[in-house]
This record gives sequence, structure tokens and C-alpha cells, in this order.
Amino acid sequence: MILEGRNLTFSYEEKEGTVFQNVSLKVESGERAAILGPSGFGKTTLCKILAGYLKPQAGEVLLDGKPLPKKGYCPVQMIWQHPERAVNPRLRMRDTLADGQEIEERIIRELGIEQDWMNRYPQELSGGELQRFCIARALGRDTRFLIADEISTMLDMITQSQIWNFLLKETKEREIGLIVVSHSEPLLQKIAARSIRF
Ligand SMILES: Nc1ncnc2c1ncn2[C@@H]1O[C@H](COP(=O)(O)OP(=O)(O)OP(=O)(O)O)[C@@H](O)[C@H]1O
Repeated sequence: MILEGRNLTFSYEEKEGTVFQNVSLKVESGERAAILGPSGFGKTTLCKILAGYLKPQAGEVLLDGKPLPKKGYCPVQMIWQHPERAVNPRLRMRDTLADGQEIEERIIRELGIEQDWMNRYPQELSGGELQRFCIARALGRDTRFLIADEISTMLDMITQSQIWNFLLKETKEREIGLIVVSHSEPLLQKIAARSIRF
């Protein structure tokens, strides 16, 4: 599969001027791509457009030549920088996980999610524990592309390493395309991705 952003132009209503104009990129499933660029240049905005959370003023996002599905599970899933903002605080983790497609037990185990965390609310977990849930949730059966926007910046080295080892293995085995935004050079070297500069 190919995920393509074609001639994307975007501006926020609340902000004067465009964030970017005429940006194009193409990523294949099974490929790893890193989006690089200075702070504030619109990397997160681009990720949100590619995952269907924001609509560009011009240009289009195509998955194998077709627009992203308007209903149902989106094959392009995003993992966010702040997991606590990406979950409903009123839902127990078990229900948060049940939100999208069914998640294989294997994924939950490999991510080191403990059974007793399932009954807790997000505010009863650490950032790293919560991020593991957000990663699991993004890995439904029909995921073809995963967009990881600064997902490990706030985590300790051991957690970072566990999460990335898992993600690299999982995306390779399932031929999921991985798009990574990070300012961390060591991480980008480990991922050894093609760079898309902003
Ligand atoms: N909801 C919003 N409303 C108005 N302006 C916004 C909004 N979200 C982001 N912006 C602005 O759009 C620009 C691009 O933001 P974005 O978060 O996409 O950049 P980034 O490259 O991901 O930055 P960083 O590396 O610091 O995370 C910034 O100037 C930001 O202030």
C-alpha cells in the first residue's frame, strides 16, 4: 500500500498565514520514514492531516490512490506525544482498548501491559504505562500505517527502548509503514528511516 500526501496546504483559522504550502510525500507500507524539521514548522499538523484528523485547505491524502475512509476503522493510525490527552479520562483502560478494533492478546503481552492495569483509569497509570495502551490501541488488524509523533520523548531510556524494539518488530512483521517524528538523533539512527525534511 502507498500513503500519499499530494500538494498539501494548511492553515489554522486562529493563526495568520499558512503553516505549509504544497507539501507532497509518499510512504509505502513496510517502509520507515522520518519527518524532520525545526520546531513549529508543522510536523504534527502534517501527521494529523495524514491520519485524517485535519482537512487540508488544498491537496489530498490518498491511500492506494483513494481518499481515507470516512467511516469505520482508519488504516492510518496515530500515536500521540501526550498519551494522557489521547484517551478519555472517564474510561477504564479496558474500555479504552475496546474503542477501536479488537487488539490481539499477544500485542498486549509484548507491550508489557499488566492485567491489573486494565481496570484502572488513565490518571492511575504512569506516562509510559499509558503510552503502551495507546500503542496497542493503534495496532488493530487493519492498520497499514502508523504515525508516531514524538511518542517517547518523555519516557526513560528503558521504556523507550522496549517500546521501539516492539514497534520495529511489529511493523516489520506486519509490513506496516511507519512515519516517525522525532528530534532525537540516536532514535532516528536506530530506526534508520528515510528522511523527509521539512
Ligand atoms: N490548533 C492550532 N491553532 C492555531 N495554531 C496552531 C494550532 N496547532 C498548531 N498551531 C501552530 O501551527 C504551527 C505548526 O505547529 P506544529 O505543532 O504542527 O509544529 P511542529 O513542527 O510539530 O512543532 P514541534 O516540533 O515543536 O512539535 C505552529 O506555529 C503552531 O503554533
